[in-house]
Amino acid sequence: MTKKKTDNKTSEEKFISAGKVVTAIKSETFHFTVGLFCVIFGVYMLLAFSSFFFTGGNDQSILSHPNPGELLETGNRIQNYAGARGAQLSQFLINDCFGISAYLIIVFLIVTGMKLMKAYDFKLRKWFAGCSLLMIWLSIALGFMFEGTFQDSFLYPGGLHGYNISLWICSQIGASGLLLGLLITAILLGVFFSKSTIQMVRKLFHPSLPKRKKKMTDERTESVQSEASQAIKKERENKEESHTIQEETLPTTDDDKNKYTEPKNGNYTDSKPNEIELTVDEQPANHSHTEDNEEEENLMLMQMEQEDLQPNQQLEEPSFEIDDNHNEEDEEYHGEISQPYNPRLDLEHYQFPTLDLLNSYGDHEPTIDMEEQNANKDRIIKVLRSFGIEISSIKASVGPTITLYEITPAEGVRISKIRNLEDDIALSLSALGIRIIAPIPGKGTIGIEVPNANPRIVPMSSILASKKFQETTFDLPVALGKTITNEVFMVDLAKAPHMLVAGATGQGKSVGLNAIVTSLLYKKHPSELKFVIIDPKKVEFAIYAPIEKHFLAKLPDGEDAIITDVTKVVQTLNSLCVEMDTRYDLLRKAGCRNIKEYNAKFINRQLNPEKGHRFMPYIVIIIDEFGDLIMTAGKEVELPICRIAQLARAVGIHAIIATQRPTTNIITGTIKANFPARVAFRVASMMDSRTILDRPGAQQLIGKGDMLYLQGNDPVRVQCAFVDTPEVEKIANYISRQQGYPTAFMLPEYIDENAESSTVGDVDMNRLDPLFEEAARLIIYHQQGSTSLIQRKFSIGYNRAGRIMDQLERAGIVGPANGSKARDVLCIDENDLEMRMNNLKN
Ligand SMILES: Nc1ncnc2c1ncn2[C@@H]1O[C@H](COP(=O)(O)OP(=O)(O)OP(=O)(O)O)[C@@H](O)[C@H]1O
Repeated sequence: MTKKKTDNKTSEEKFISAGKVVTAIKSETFHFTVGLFCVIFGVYMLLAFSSFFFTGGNDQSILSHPNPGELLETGNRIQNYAGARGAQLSQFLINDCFGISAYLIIVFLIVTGMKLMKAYDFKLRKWFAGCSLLMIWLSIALGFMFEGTFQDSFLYPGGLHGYNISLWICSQIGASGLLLGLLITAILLGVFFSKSTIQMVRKLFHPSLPKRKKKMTDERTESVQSEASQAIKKERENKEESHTIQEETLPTTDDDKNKYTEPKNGNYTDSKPNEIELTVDEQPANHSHTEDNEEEENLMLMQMEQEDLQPNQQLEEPSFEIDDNHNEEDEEYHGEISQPYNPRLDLEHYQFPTLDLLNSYGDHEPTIDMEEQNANKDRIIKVLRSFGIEISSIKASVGPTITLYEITPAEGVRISKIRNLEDDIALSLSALGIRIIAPIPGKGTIGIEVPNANPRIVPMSSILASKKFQETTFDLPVALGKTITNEVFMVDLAKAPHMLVAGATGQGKSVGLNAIVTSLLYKKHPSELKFVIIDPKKVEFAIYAPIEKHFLAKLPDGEDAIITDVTKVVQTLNSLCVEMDTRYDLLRKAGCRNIKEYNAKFINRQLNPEKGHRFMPYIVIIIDEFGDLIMTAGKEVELPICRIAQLARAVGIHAIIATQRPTTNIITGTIKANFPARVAFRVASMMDSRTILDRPGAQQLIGKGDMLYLQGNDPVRVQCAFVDTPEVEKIANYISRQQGYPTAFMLPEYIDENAESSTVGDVDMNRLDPLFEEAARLIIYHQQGSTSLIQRKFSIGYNRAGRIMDQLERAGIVGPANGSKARDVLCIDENDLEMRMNNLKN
């Protein structure tokens, strides 16, 4: 028996260590190192080959008859710049094998290296086939052409391979046969590299053919396009349907959640509940569960990496519709109009963070300590019995930090009796963190949650690698952790739509916020999501500063993208309100109800960017220490927050506010009414718990990421995923090392109406946009005050162009907005502008 166990263990260990090796081989560092080696070796071969042309003659005599051990000596007479080995390599690959075409080996080596280093995305199989075929063809062709010079020179242009093969073919089908063969294979090679070769050959035979063919092809393309667009339409409808179904099945009440967690309904085998029936004397089968998880996580790692290699795969959507109301300026779109707009195009090589940036925190898989479980069971039975409550069965679900004992009372025992004894039972079980749920919603059973003796960390990596996270269709997927039944717990922030996070200091709030940001960073491209981070404590969120040009939004004159100053907070929140209003305006003009519909229309080029339309990224506002802000700025902060919380959902602006002071003067009624999703970490008192969740419970949590998530009726107990600051730093650095936008996402300028009025000429020269003067010249040159003109000519976003136009208005260069028409230009020429600029400067 023991031997069998040991055998099992060793095979399990072997399996795990094999998995680790596989993961290491798949790791990015490994790929990068091998890639770099390939490139460097390619350069070395290039040096050797090139030097071979000048030094090959001399080296050949030494290489063919070296004195014993000569090549190993430091003072050998080899002249090749790449030394004796370089000379040998060149002699072998060029003269003995493929001739000059051996250079293609170097090409393939460098291409492979670039691909492994993820510098370029080449299709290796095609490159391999192309390089090999071309090398063989060239070698034979050169061998045939230079057959006569073979004996007279040290260099065999086609190599021995080319010489011998061409000689053999000639002996079989003659020189003319070989020539024809080379011609045919050249054409086939041409077709392999580019399909247009077929057209060229056809043209050779029949010069008038191409036009007819083109017409036919056009017709076919048209029908294929219409078929494709119909298919896409259909797919979209299907997607919408499945989305609605998903929405319906998304757990909102515990009742729903129970349905959701039923293994027969759940597709997610990695989140199989870890339940044991304690009345039946059975051993837990967690061993295979662990293996399943391991295997699936490895699979997920592989999938993630494959996705990483093709980051823009899902963007290849072909259909578009043309808007009827294009104006004359639309001519500029002809180049790209056949393609849907691709919001990721600016940063098309962006690579999503990889899972190896996160720690795995050792053995985090749930294991069951039967001794502990039986002791708890006995204690529960004893305590309940002492209150005169008999039970018929107990079922335990072992979570990462908590075990839920689901008790079915014996016949005749009333649940209300247990509910009345709740406090006494808790006192008798007297462990910190006991929570009684009587009854478990939708069931006739009672739940007792008891902390595990050995709580396990839920690493963020395990959550992000889970199938549930990987396959999510949520717009803003936030992976919070694992439930008591070991399911990955995720919410869609786009539906939440605003979240309140509270908990006493040191209970896991910051880790929770980092988990939220991290899960979004792993799923969203910089073009699709921007964060506004407000951090009055000044230290917690500084780690996100490096991703400013990828993921952060800030005020036009804001120096730091992480906002720490209270006056800036007020300005930023008001600016977000302006952004929200602008977005609503755009949605109204586009006839869309929400950001999703709007962006879909924009991608299909149904909205004209020249009319101010633009792709809208989601904006997630994170406010840490909300209590401090309310204390210092009060209504000034609360009002814009409430406006955003009431209205911003449809336009893709979502707020997450966190506080360690869950008191009613901070979490006011209005805030509570507008933040339906609440996360409570451990709090000091029942009062605090009531303030956050409208019910007790959070005071009984055990800390360290143990939390209650409430959205709707009943809170769910979740162990928050753990992501440490160094891990977040690694992710931020990984992102920041990649190409970003020129600046952070610029929020609209907010002009405080209570501050000095902004009359004409009232422009702060220190805060002018750097493009102000150039934009002014452009407007004067065209005598057309059009924001889209500025936007187009300087390739800047609508927000910034709009801001420049406001500044131009205040400087008296253009008149006020004129509906959808261009503004009047009040400056006649450059001299006039010069005068105005001088006036402004003085
Ligand atoms: N999900 C978690 N899993 C395991 N340990 C955790 C988790 N969350 C927090 N901890 C532990 O608790 C400590 C404090 O967490 P954290 O810094 O998030 O608390 P906090 O509530 O933000 O505190 P403060 O309000 O003072 O910033 C962490 O350093 C970590 O050791």
